[in-house]
Amino acid sequence: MDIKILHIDSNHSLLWDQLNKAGFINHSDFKSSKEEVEAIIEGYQGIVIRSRFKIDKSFLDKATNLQFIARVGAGLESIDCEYAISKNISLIAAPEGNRNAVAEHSLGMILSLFNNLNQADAEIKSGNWNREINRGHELDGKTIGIIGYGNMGKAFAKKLQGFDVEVLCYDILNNVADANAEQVSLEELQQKTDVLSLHIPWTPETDKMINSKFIEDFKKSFWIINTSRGKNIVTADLVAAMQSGKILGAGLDVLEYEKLSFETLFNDKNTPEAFQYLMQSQNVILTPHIAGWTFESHERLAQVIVDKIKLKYNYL
Ligand SMILES: O=C(O)[C@H](O)COP(=O)(O)O
Repeated sequence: MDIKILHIDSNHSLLWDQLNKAGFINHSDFKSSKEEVEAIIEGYQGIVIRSRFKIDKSFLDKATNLQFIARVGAGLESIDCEYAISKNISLIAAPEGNRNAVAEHSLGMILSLFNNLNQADAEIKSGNWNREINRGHELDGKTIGIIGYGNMGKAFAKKLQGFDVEVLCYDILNNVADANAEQVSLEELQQKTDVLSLHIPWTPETDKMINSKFIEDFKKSFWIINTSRGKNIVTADLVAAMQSGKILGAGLDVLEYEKLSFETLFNDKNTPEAFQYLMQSQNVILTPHIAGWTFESHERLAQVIVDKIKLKYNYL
C-alpha cells in the first residue's frame, strides 16, 4: 500500500528527498490553515510537523487513516498525544536531532552570563572601556543543577564534563542518571545548586513550575538558564527574584510571552512589566528560541525523522 505523507512545515530538504527515494509519497502544504488541512488529512497515512498548529482531538478525528505524526523537534505540546495513541497513531519525535545544539547553547549562555560577554562587547563598541564592572565569574567549583534529565539534560551534562563542576540532576523518572550527573531529590538540588538549567517539556505538571515558592526553596543565590519552554517559569516571579538578588542572572532562550506577537510585546500599553525588566537587565541574555536551531541540527533532525519513519515501516 502507498504511504502518503503530508508535510505542513518546511524542513531540511534531505527529509523530503530520502522519503521520496524510499518510496513514500510526499506532499507539502505550508500555507493552508488548520481547517484546510483538516479537510484533506483523511487522505494521508503520515503527517510531518514542527509546531505550526495544534494537532488536537478535532484534527485527529478527521485524520481517519493517519498512522503516524512525525514531529521534527523535541517538544510534543502541540499534539494531543494521549488521544493520538488511543487511536493507534504512532508519535515520532526527534530530540536526538537537536539535543547537542541545545546543550551547546545552554553552555554558551552560562559562559556569556558569567563573563558579561554581551554587555562588555556592547560597551566597547559604544566607546566605553569598563573593566571593573565587567569582572566575571568562573564555572570552576560551581554546582550545576539540571532539572529534566532526558535527551537535552543528558547532552548538557556531557558538555560540562571538561569543567571542574559538580553536576546534579533531578527528574520525575527514577534511575535516569548516567556517569555525567548524580541524580538527587529536588530538595537536594535546591540546596546545592549555583546554576540551574531547565530541560523539561511543557506539560500541565511543569507549567509555572519555577515560581516564587520554588525559587525561595533554593538555599543560595543562583543563575538560571531556560532552553525548555517559557511557560515553565512565572516571569514576574523570576524578575522579583532578580530584584531581590536571589537570582543572579538569567539566560532565556524561551519566554512566557513567546506566542504574543512582537508588536504586542513592544506596544507600550501591552508590554508586561516583567518583560521590560528582562529587556533592560545587564544580567539577562535573551535569544529567540534558537537553542535547537543550528545548521547542523536542521539536517540532523531531518535525518532522525527519516530513519524513524523508515524503521516504522521496516524499511531498513
Ligand atoms: O521542541 C523543539 O525541538 C524545539 O523547541 C524547537 O521547536 P520548534 O520546532 O517549534 O521551533
